[in-house]
Amino acid sequence: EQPSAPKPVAAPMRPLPWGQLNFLQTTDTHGWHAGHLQEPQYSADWGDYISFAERMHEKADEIGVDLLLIDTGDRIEGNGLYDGSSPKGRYDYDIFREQDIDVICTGNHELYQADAAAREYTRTVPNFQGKYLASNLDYIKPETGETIPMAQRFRKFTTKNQGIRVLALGFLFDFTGNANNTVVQPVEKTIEETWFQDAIREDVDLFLVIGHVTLHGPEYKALYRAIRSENWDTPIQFFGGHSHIRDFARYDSKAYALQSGRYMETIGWMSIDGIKRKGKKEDPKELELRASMTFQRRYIDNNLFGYHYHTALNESTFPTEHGLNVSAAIHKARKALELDYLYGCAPKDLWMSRAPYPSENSLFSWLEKEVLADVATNPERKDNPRLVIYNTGGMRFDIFKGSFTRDSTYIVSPFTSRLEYIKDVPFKAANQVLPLLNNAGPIFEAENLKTWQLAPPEQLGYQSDIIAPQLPTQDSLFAGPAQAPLLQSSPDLVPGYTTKDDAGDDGDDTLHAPISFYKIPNCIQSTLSMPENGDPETVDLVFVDFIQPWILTALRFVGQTYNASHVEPYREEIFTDLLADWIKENWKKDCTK
Ligand SMILES: O=c1ccn([C@@H]2O[C@H](COP(=O)(O)O)[C@@H](O)[C@H]2O)c(=O)[nH]1
Repeated sequence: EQPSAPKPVAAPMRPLPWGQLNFLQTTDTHGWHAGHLQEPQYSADWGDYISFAERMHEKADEIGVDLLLIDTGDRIEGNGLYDGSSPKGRYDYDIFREQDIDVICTGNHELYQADAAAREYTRTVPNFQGKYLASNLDYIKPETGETIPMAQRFRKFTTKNQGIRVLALGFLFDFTGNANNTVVQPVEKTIEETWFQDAIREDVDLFLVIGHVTLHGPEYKALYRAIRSENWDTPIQFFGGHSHIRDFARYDSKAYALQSGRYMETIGWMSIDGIKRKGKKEDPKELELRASMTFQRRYIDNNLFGYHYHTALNESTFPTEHGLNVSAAIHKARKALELDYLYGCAPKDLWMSRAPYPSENSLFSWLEKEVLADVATNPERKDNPRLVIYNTGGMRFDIFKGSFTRDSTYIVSPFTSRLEYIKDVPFKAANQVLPLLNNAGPIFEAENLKTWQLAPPEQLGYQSDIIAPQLPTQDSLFAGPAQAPLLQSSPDLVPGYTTKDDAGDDGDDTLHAPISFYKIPNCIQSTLSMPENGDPETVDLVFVDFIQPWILTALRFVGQTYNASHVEPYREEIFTDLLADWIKENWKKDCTK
């Protein structure tokens, strides 16, 4: 772990079930390869994860089973280790490549910006040569304009210890926001291609589908159907990502899917037993033992307490030299990038979804009332009434009371977005835009725009608010059956994930006290420089550039025929820099003293 990382807190644990074939999965790490430096339960870094994987490989070899490592994309954007350098990822790509990943694919974040997509092609694909799969993704070579597969479409291999024959595929969901040097083919179209149809007819013991794809979305449904239609009995293991949640799905008794959260908080564990090795002469005793198939999952909290527990090692026996070297490289990179440089001191916790919006502890209330109200001002038009709209997905993480560093800035706001505007929009029309963005999904569908894409991805995983029960008081512990649910949350448990999935509620490796999750709107709005009495005739409609397509569609719906040519820059600086300047100015206190 990093020298400044807080020590993990001991907690009740569930062990990892082992099978013939086992997996460790990362997804949506978004550059958090230094681990969480303000949260003890997620404080292990990429070097620790390397030690963990190496120790688990030793154990797998010892007991004669297999372990494969998976990463399902969105490795970049969201942390100073990637975003804080120029060019971005100057250190992060070299750190990431140190993990020995067996099957890896692309996320949407690798493709938003043309330079990031180019780095994916020139750095990550060669770093994981033969393991990087791009079943529905092409790259357009800048030198020739030629469209070529980003990486190989599939991989067929046999596992080291068990001799299980695997056919692996690697997908990205039907993403449309990619830069113009890549082509994402809709999954349904890829399924029709000859290479795919041939691949799913290969004689293998298991299909492995990895993807930056949510487990319950249309893409995996289609892939499951396609593979199952040709292979009625072959096990299929899916790994997904994108929505930042812990999730496990059962498609049928031999087809399951795992998704391991976000931001290096969670390492996914999957174990499969009872795989029939069609190409191998089986020992009848072993066959009998493994008569029925089992698919078991765990969500591992990324910290050293858990890593020691799962490997039965300790502080001195756990780390490998390789892991320690990578942790040292991360520390060196963080120093070179001055990520601990203090910008200010956050006066309180500000939550994305742990506090309701609006409220005193809502990050979005703070953004709306304090930050936008200040930074969304163009000196030349400062007296013009204006509505300023920001999509909640543009903010990526909570702010904890205390030190706010250069790193925190990228953690909260990693994107290179700017504020832009349309001048003199009739107020009556402009005033309808926010409610449409928040409530009128179907009107955007015709333009192939999805309003849920405006909100943080975590929102996809929750249908309604989850309000965590108050920790029990001594009195309530003895209050009888009506209090039964409360009895489950002991005051000693650390707050954290309490996942419910298709297999029940015993997936988390660490027993946690639950955390509240409040739904938030897709967008928020600051209303600035309004006349004291009555409504203005017109306003400047200011918004963050990412949401321009949605804004233009909403305006068209209310009868205003604006197009991209009417949109002008409102502030020159990227929003992240405006935010950093606001913090330096308004949260000046040094709380390290
Ligand atoms: O420039 C951007 C890019 C993305 N967003 C928001 O992020 C999500 C996608 O997040 P994932 O990590 O890929 O799940 C997108 O839907 C937007 O809400 C943004 O605001 N600005």
